[in-house]
Amino acid sequence: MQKPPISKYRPYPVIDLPDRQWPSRTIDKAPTWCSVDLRDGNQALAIPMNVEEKVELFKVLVGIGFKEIEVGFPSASETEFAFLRRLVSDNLIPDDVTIQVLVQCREHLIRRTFESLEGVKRAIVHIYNSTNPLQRRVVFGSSKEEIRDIAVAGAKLVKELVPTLPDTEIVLQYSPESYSDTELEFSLECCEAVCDVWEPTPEKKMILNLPATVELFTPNVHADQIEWFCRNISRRDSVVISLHTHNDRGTGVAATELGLMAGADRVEGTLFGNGERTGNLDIVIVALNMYTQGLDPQLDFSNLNDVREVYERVTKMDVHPRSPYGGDLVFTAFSGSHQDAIKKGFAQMPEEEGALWQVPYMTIDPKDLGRNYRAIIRINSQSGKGGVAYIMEKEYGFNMPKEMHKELGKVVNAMADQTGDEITPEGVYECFQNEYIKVREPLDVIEWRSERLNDETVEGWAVVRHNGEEKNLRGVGNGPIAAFVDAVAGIGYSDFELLSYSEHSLSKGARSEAVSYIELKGPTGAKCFGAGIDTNISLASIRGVVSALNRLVKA
Ligand SMILES: CC(=O)SCCNC(=O)CCNC(=O)[C@H](O)C(C)(C)COP(=O)(O)OP(=O)(O)OC[C@H]1O[C@@H](n2cnc3c(N)ncnc32)[C@H](O)[C@@H]1OP(=O)(O)O
Ligand SMILES: CC(C)C(=O)C(=O)O
Repeated sequence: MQKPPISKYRPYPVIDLPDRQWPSRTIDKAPTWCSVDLRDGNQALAIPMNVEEKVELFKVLVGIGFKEIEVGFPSASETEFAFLRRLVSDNLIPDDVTIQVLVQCREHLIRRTFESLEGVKRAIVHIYNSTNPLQRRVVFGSSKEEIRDIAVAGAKLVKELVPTLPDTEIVLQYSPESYSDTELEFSLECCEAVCDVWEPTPEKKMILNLPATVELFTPNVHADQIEWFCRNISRRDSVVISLHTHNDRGTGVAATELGLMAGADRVEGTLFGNGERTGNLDIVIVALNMYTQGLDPQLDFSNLNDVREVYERVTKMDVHPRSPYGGDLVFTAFSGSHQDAIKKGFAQMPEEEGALWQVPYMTIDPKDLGRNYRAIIRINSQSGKGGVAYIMEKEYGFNMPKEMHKELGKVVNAMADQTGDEITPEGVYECFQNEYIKVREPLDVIEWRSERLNDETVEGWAVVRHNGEEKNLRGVGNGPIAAFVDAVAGIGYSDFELLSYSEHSLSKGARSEAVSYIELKGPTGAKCFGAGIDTNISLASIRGVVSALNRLVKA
């Protein structure tokens, strides 16, 4: 990098709009969305989609609810042309969906584009030319007037060709490409000139698309540019103002949102932000951002995983694990305090459908996107007891007493620390099994039988293995646990106190089993839990006592 003074780059000029209105506006309705996945997204792929892949993605876009879909650049290649013909021949364009085609302002390309539209009911013909000073100089070697005339010639030719498709309603869209980098007055001049040719009316509008072809500055400048244009275009009621942002500075979403506040009506973008360089605007994000504000985005992402599966397969692009809403890790907490808060948030969410979503760290209910809760909490050495308890509960159905969370949390944390790895839910369960269930030394219970003698007394008989030796024991108490405690006193386990006991059935798993949790206090004052599982509830509690005794001995 150049050391200061930096001469290689310069700041972009700010816009003089002291009475700008957009900062105090909010977004209160969904814009008209236009997917450009099949065009801008496609043109940025190393291996562009073939016809079958485009058909598959087109159907997904229709399913999401896009009413405007840029299907390609039909004059660019046989594949692009064939795809549009396929949409027509297989009658794949629903009546309420308008397809859009892009073309440069060049005669042979515009004519070819019209050929591709035969049989389409309604189409947006999108013409563009670069208008910014750099491209005027290095690409076109043309004056402003000559650049404006390219656009005018393109618009005239489109108008002239409209009668060749009498059954097709044609809407004109014009993009002063690189609007973001063009003098505002000059972009306006080109757009006004195209409007003069097309003569839009409030009943028959045309679309003026103002692309941030390359994102060059902060989103507020983009908003200023859009507000300035909306205020200055002469036929505001006859034109739809459209945004088309890219993401070179990583703020395409913000630029679009501020652009909507600045008065735009329409948004072009792609799923997961696929597109040239750093990508186009990610429509999933903007739409779901609206949804999280209680606004109907008019796009349905209730099966985001399915959308993503098709997207990744046909584009051969990956959705980044941290991509908002769609990424693998966006609903996952590894760290203890996040897990604790999420677990508590879930526990306190009212059950009724439509209850206000209030789970800490989660802006949206993953279920609204068809995503499950499985990966919300994942365990590594940054995790805490709450996360471990959550896994035990959600994955395996164990509602451990709160005081026990600490114990198991410590064991799992030590394992994660030692391995340096993530501990899968299976790993957490294995820890639980090893720590509580498979502890059969020095004491193990082989058989247990009890009988209630009267209201106050239960008698119990146990066959136990103690330090490898089998023993028959007998005890009495006011319940089975007390009888067992009395029985094991005979082999030296007398100096402990039963602090708590709880049990529940295990709904998950093939057999219907019960689990008991027993907390004991040993002679040194040390406390520890035990857990027992059995199909017989009474035996489950005895196993819980044995588990706690063995752990107390070990401690
Ligand atoms: C910002 C965007 O995303 S714009 C969309 C970009 N998408 C694509 O380019 C994908 C599809 N494009 C293609 O397949 C090809 O580029 C085609 C078929 C459109 C044109 O192919 P070719 O004519 O062989 O080549 P190429 O694109 O290099 O043409 C460049 C010429 O077009 C001119 N040109 C470029 N854009 C435009 C435009 N919008 N309007 C008029 N002329 C243009 C250039 O000035 C250049 O002119 P020159 O030959 O006099 O120097
Ligand atoms: C053709 C235009 C709209 C474009 O893709 C861009 O400027 O990025």
